[in-house]
Amino acid sequence: MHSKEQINHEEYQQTADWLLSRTKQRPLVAIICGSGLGLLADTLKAQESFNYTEIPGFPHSTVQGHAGRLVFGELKGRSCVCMQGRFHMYEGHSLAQTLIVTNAAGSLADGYQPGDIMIIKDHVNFPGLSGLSPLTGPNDDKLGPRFPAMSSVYDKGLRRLAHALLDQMGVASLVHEGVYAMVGGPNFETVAEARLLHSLGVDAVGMSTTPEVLVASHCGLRVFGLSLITNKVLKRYTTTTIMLYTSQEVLSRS
Ligand SMILES: O=P(O)(O)O[C@H]1O[C@H](CO)[C@@H](O)[C@H]1O
Ligand SMILES: Nc1nc2[nH]cnc2c(=O)[nH]1
Repeated sequence: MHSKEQINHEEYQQTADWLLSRTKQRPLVAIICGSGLGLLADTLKAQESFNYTEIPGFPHSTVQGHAGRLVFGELKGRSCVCMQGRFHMYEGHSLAQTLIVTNAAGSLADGYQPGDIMIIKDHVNFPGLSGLSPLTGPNDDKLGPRFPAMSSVYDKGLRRLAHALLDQMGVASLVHEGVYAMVGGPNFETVAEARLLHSLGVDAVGMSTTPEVLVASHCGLRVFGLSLITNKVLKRYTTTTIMLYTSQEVLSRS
């Protein structure tokens, strides 16, 4: 597994050169597919794919439901690259102008139901608040500033466009816009943690996304994010019914 704390500019370049020499595709959009959501990549036209294990300097996927492939291809006539498998902090760890990130998440907001979609408006990066940030370490000024602003990370225009498109598709009643929080995982939340997150204004919680978003935002990419609500996080102690959601359930719902 690739778990170096700091990857330098030359190493990024080596990975980029390897990919550039193996595909003629030059995507303007990158999509990170969350748990069980990698099927999107299979729908790309004119596919060219590379296993993470064959790409020099690239981390490897270790989680069930993450195939570990970088898939280039066309989506509705647009050249894209999909990551079929992302990297989580709990695993030990752009060519594009826009980063689209998706995840499976549990809901805290009262009106959300499993199967709903949350357009991410903002995030709480709990690992970052406790000093675990992908931007830690010497800053490479070629990529972005030492102290990047984070007050408008999720592009407003793309959020508006998503609402309009989802409206046109007739699914507006399933769509919310809210705040995603990343926790370290891999355990799901206790009831007390769920209540705390809810009281802090968090609408959905997961164990990913914010590190990629921070890196993308740091280097000036436009960011758009969607959470698929796979379960409600329990906010009440219950003795009558034991309600459990498992990672398997999250995968099958996503
Ligand atoms: O964030 P993604 O990878 O979509 O997956 C979510 O689902 C997994 C838990 O079932 C965790 O990895 C959580 O982060
Ligand atoms: N932390 C966390 N991650 C999830 N990913 C999918 N559902 C959940 C959840 O309820 N909690």
